[in-house]
Amino acid sequence: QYGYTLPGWGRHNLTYRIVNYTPDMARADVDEAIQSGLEVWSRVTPLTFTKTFKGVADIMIAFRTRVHGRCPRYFDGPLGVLGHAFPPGLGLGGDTHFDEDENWTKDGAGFSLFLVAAHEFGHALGLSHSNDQTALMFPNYVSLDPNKYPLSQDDINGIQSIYG
Ligand SMILES: O=C1CC=C(NS(=O)(=O)c2ccc(-c3ccccc3)cc2)CC1=O
Ligand SMILES: [Ca+2]
Ligand SMILES: [Zn+2]
Repeated sequence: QYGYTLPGWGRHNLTYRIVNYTPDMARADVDEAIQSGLEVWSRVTPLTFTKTFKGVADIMIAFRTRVHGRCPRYFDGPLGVLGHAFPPGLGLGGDTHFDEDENWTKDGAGFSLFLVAAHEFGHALGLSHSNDQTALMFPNYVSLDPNKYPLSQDDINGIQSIYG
């Protein structure tokens, strides 16, 4: 009421599209990392994510470098910023970009695409950063074992306050 807008999408069924793939990883591994990054959030909310292969999806996912397209945010070459995502909304809203100048990996060396994706999707769903060291939405990348990286209670509280 009175112009108060909820920070979320206002609906639970969202679509996503992987617009292009990084040459650092097998396509199947990219698909899996993205799907797992989304599942981190759908497991604790009523959110569903449907993959589309053409046209415009809510969450358009792409690997980009430096100045790219009409995106108002730029990448900075290797290291530094790894990715960025826009909060829920039309057009650029929800879109998530990964810096192709990074070494994306499924495990071990480089940066875990799954971990960074899970973090960025938190933004694409309306979350901001957490000051809880153990939170997925903590501003600094922590290279923990991606498979054991659970959401912290802070992450769960945050996402359920929007989509609970
Ligand atoms: O809003 C911002 C601003 C700065 C960012 N820096 S980043 O791309 O290097 C980044 C930092 C931390 C993470 C991360 C944090 C916790 C767990 C997993 C990844 C992901 C990306 C990422 C980001 O989403
Ligand atoms: Ca970078
Ligand atoms: Zn972030």
